[in-house]
Amino acid sequence: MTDRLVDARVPRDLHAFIAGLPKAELHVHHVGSASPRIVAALAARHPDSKVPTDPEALADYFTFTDFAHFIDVYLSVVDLIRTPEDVRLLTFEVARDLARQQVRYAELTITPFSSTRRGIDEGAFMDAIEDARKAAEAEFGTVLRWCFDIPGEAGLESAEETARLATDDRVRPEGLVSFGLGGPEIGVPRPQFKPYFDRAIAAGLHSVPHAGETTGPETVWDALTHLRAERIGHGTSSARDPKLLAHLAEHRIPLEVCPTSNIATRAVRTIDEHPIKEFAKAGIIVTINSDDPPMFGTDLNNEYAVAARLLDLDERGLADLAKNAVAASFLDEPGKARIADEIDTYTADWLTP
Ligand SMILES: O=C(O)c1cccc(C(=O)CC[C@H]2O[C@@H](n3cnc4c(=O)[nH]cnc43)[C@H](O)[C@@H]2O)c1
Ligand SMILES: [Zn+2]
Repeated sequence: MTDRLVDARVPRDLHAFIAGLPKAELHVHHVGSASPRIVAALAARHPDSKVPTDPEALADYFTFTDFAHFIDVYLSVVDLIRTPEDVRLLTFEVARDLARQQVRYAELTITPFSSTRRGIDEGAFMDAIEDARKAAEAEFGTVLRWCFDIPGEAGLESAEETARLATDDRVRPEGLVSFGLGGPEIGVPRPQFKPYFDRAIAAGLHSVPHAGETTGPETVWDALTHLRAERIGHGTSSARDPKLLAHLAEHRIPLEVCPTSNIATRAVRTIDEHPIKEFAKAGIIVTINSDDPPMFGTDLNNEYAVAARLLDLDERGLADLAKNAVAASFLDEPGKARIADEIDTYTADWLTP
């Protein structure tokens, strides 16, 4: 935890508890996790890039006027990843940053279309992420799994390519567990992606589209109805529809809540206006996630601190949040039980005088 990320309104001992708490991260983007250290390493390989490497300048560069501006900046970082070695470096170093925060398990959202369309060979791309996944598990003990997402604004060509890469047994990577849909929502209706989600689901993948981040609750309904979503990425605008809140609670569809992201992209005006409390009150399974942490000046530990303040949680409440993420993950049952036990043991030890 860097001092920059210590919310002074959360007691120091709660920050310390969070820092050591074993956690699972269910909504974090591969390229969006490139820290200043990783950006600098990639920019050294590709000095023609327009992405600044100085941490101060990078913080300015990562200040967004709206969601569209965020996507423009995001794509400039995508342009830094040009070779399979870049992909491996990014993936392994992201795992290192997660492990430092005691993340035991992470589902990393990867957009293979953005890399293959920029000329990276698909087989070499899959080998790079898989090699990094195995090396990270061996070195840090952090288990990584992949969600391949369609960058919806790039059109149905990107959906076709993503579905092919996710379902063709000759290319799909062993660590792939889910299928998603990201990018802007405005002007990108969810129902058109149904055939691609049908194919991914038929191939055994879980459905985890973004929905209701920058558009209204009708997009969340569309994600549930047409894309058979098992979890919703963000789902922020669900708070505007009581029937939807009840549906999410009754059908135990978890929300992947990313509080700081919603402020950084200006989807929500201020952190105190974030609807996370309404989700919890409605009985929805809330999971806490970081989305694109360095781009939003946050990390997963800070997101737990934000949630502790907004939901008025103590150590046990935070441990329950961490266990929500483990239970909502696509890890196998023995793996889930192992991390849940670790959370319980850590919490009991912490609370023992
Ligand atoms: O790669 C391209 O060439 C390309 C062309 C047109 C459009 C796109 C995209 O829309 C890429 C969007 C990209 O953003 C990722 N992402 C990261 N954080 C978020 C988020 O909070 N909400 C939605 N999307 C997000 C997503 O994974 C896409 O890869 C690309
Ligand atoms: Zn996201």
